[in-house]
Amino acid sequence: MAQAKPLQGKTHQAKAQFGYRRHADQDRAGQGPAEHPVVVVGAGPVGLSLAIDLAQRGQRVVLLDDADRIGEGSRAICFSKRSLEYWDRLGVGDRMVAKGVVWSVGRIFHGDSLLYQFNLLPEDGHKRPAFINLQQYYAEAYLVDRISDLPEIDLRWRNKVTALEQRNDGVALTIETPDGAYRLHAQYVIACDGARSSLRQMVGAEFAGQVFEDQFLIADVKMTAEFPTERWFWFDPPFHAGRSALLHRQPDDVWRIDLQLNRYADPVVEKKPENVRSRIARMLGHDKFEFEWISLYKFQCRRMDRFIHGRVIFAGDSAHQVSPFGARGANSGLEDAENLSWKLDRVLRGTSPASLLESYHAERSMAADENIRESTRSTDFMAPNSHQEARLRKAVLSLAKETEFGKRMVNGGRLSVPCSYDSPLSSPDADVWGGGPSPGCSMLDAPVAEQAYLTDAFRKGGTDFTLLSFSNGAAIDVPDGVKDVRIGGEGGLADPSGLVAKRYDAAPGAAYLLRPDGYVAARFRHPTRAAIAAALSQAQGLN
Ligand SMILES: O=C(O)CCc1cccc(O)c1
Repeated sequence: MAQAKPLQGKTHQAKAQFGYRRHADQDRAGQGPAEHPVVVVGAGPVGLSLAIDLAQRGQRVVLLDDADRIGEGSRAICFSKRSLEYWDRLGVGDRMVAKGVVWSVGRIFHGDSLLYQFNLLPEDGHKRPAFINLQQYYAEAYLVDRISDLPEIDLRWRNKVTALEQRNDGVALTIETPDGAYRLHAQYVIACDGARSSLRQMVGAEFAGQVFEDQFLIADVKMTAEFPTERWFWFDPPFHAGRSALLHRQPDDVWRIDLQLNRYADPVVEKKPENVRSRIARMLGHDKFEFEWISLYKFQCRRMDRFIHGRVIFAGDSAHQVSPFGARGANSGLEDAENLSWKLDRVLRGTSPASLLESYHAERSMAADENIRESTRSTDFMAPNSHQEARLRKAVLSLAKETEFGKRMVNGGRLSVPCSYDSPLSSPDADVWGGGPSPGCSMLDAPVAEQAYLTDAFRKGGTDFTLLSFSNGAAIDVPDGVKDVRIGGEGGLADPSGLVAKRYDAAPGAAYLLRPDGYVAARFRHPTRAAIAAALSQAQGLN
């Protein structure tokens, strides 16, 4: 594994650099290209996480990146509870949370007054917080470190895919390196190569959606400040009249500031540090800060029509893009990775048919549509497209001063939560439930002991299909290969606060069948072996 060399942290500079290494696959004269089960293209948070997940499932992965560094400017900063739970399963959650700043409260201001505040996780009894803020370069560095524990992953820097050719049984790739080009074959290629994905172009895929004309200035500034660790969002603040602004704290006294600019602003002028400085000084009331990163964006909300093109599968920004408001970009990419990994593992092992991968497209394109819908609504509310939309917004902001329903209509970004799937892998409820996660929803966390949580029990020994059961004293016949997590009864886990039963609306005897990505496949008030087996085969794509 190449050792990371830390670089100086200046504006627009990378945080760690890795060495290019020649690989034996480049020296196969006369033998034909090397064959690999999976090639992941792109060592950003999504590609790195997917590679780790596949490796933990025992798959060999080649991970290619055209750069030799991470952290070319910070991008994603807000990582959701669901992403942290995923990173727990990949063995990096503690490190992310230890470095990140934890938050759950947001405040929305109009002018100079507070309109309302919200708490994204008001209840106790969860291992992970609603969100942490962490610079993307830290997240990537911790994932790269984790990869050094996993010999299954062969991470190759400065390996740029320049051509691909679909075959019946896989994909042939041409890869450019500092030593020249070489070829390799993969059964599956996973494109995690970001919004400007060159693999997307190589498969000739459409990428349709909406481009927003307003521009946003994004800056990471280093300063000591007393703002609380909360998300602050302003409509029409005194320091930036007629536009919106967003403030987030990050580790190391770095603050992310997003300022909406008008659509006619000249990007070259706006990006000049002296101009950014005066805007931010107006916001903060002082100019005692240093820049770590400055960028100017126009946002797009769009997705590929299909996430699967032959043997090339797209995940993260290569497949779908949203505006940053709502923190749905990186978090949904990580959900893509978790959704795809267990399915691809089963297909490669031959324990599920290749058609199981279709459910990746079905589920994750549904999630992309939801994210695009939410993100478009937020962006339209922040930057109205017409005189009528602007009048509506003015009326809503005025109503919000006085009424609860007005507050609910204000849209300063709805933050990422896991999508619920209307999925071919789910078995519909046959019993009556008054609550709890229904089939197609993500599992919920709850304490099972002092400092131990259901999500810990779920991941212990590797994430696989799991039967979460609530003991009534009778033994449940758990199918082969399904992990058993039992609440109550002899040898079972405790439910000290009663929150497991409450959150799952479970009486003794009930059971939930969880997929390896922590989604509910089916649930039963009175499980039978036959019903569990049928739901399991449905969820494994065997029906
Ligand atoms: O708080 C939000 O809605 C998202 C914050 C965010 C995420 C990624 C980039 C960025 O500039 C802001």
